[in-house]
Amino acid sequence: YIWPSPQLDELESARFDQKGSNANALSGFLPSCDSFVFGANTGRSNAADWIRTAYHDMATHNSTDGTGGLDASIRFAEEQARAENAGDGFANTMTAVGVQVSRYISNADGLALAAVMAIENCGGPEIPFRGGRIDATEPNAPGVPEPEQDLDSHIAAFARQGFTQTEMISLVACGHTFGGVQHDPFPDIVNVLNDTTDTEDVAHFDSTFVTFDNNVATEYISGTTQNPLVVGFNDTTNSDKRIFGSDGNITMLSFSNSPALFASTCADLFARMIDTVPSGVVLTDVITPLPVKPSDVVLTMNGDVLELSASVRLWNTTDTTSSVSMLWKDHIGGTGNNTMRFSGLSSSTGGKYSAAWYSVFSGTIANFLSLDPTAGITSMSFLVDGQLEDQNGLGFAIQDGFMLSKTSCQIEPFVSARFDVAVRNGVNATRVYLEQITTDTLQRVVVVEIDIPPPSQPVAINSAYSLWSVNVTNPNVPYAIGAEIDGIKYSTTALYIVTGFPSCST
Ligand code: HEM
Repeated sequence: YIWPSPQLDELESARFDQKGSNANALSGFLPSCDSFVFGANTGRSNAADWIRTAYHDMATHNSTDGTGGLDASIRFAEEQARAENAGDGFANTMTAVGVQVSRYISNADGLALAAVMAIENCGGPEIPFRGGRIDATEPNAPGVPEPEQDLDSHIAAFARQGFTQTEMISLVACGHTFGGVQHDPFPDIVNVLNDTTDTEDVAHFDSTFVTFDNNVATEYISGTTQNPLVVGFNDTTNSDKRIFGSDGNITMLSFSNSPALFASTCADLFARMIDTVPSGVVLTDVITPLPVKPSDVVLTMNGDVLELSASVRLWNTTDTTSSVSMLWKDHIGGTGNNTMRFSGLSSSTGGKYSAAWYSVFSGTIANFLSLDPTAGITSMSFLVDGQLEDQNGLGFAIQDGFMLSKTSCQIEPFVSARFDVAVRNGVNATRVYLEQITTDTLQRVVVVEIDIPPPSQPVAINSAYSLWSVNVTNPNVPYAIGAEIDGIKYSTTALYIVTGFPSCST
């Protein structure tokens, strides 16, 4: 895709900046594969909860009528209260997912991403990830398979979800390479274990329960498995035993013989699982990393100076010594350049990919350049070790028609504030507005537009820009700035917290 594209830019970052510099918010919940929100030695892991939650959310899908699917309906208390969703793993997961949710990333995309991150970062294969899932507004019809149901009901449940019997065997094995069954929600399957390293009494599906591997199959085939849904004391709830054995063990044998086949099969089925969405939802293409990606591009008007901060991410390198320059074009035929400096490394997909970050510097001051407002800036490109990176000649477009002015201030600290927006003279800005980022009662991020009235008398901030101002009385939410220019809506990627503004009286 072509940068900038606010939704794709953000999905791409969330998906590919997983560790290190600019790591996505969700990664804070996955410092290691055995980490668990409620503490160590519980026998549980966030990674396992995330994968199970994604499956249970999807498992309501009805491929005949197109209802249900991965739409984060599992976040509703009514779904979590169902017997088919026993345990607190769903609530945990949706709390973690919440940190990644934004105007561009739904709860459902966040949940899909959580599952992808858990699998990829804990030994599993790379999963093609798409965005664009839409959050359900109400619980879906029940339909998650339960261990005490018979094989025919499981085959029927997976068929309703869109999976064949072989795919059912495979997907269950792919999921049950993580985690296990806890005593508390399933006392009829697992006894109290009295193990200080497993305080929530989890009987694990395989011996490597925080990592993806084919041990779930090798241990099953070799007869050494301790899987509580295969060799549990209660045969009625031995659903993995019935499912795995339902084709005479052909599928499980193939997985036991080939870790590679297991991984590639799981990559395919996990991708289908997270892409199973209610009909009418249109997912994006598979998100692929931009080779050169501007990041944190922020314009701010500071009196007579247009301040520009920017970073760039160079994909697939750990080179901290590249020669990187940012080049830019302005409105009056001029150009500029700045030598960027290395600012950090990141990685994703379990360390499979790395990226190096470089940022603009002004003298010794990191992170912003001082530009002439009259010249402004129209586009950037980058010179990386002598190679021009300009999106095949398009450049990386920058919208300098509007930006925050540093004259913005707090009228009454922590109560009210004034936003001053610098609008470029001569630009066809039919509307300028604030975008208040809030959360509705259904935990969806919504953007409330607050129009900024055009000034009755132009208020010049400098020779090229005028101020449009509006007061806000809700200081506890972030704001972006939006404008409609030549009929196209633009938003700042920067979010502003008014309690950080200086006082208007000083
Ligand atoms: C007939 C189908 C299935 C049944 C009856 C079933 C049953 C169960 C049960 C009873 C648990 C224990 C939950 C707990 O104690 O917290 C569990 C855990 C889990 N299931 Fe399944 N499952 C099925 C299919 C799947 C599928 C298709 C996936 C994913 C692709 C999956 C992923 C998981 C994971 C990751 C856990 C571990 C959760 C944790 O340790 O916190 N399951 N499953």
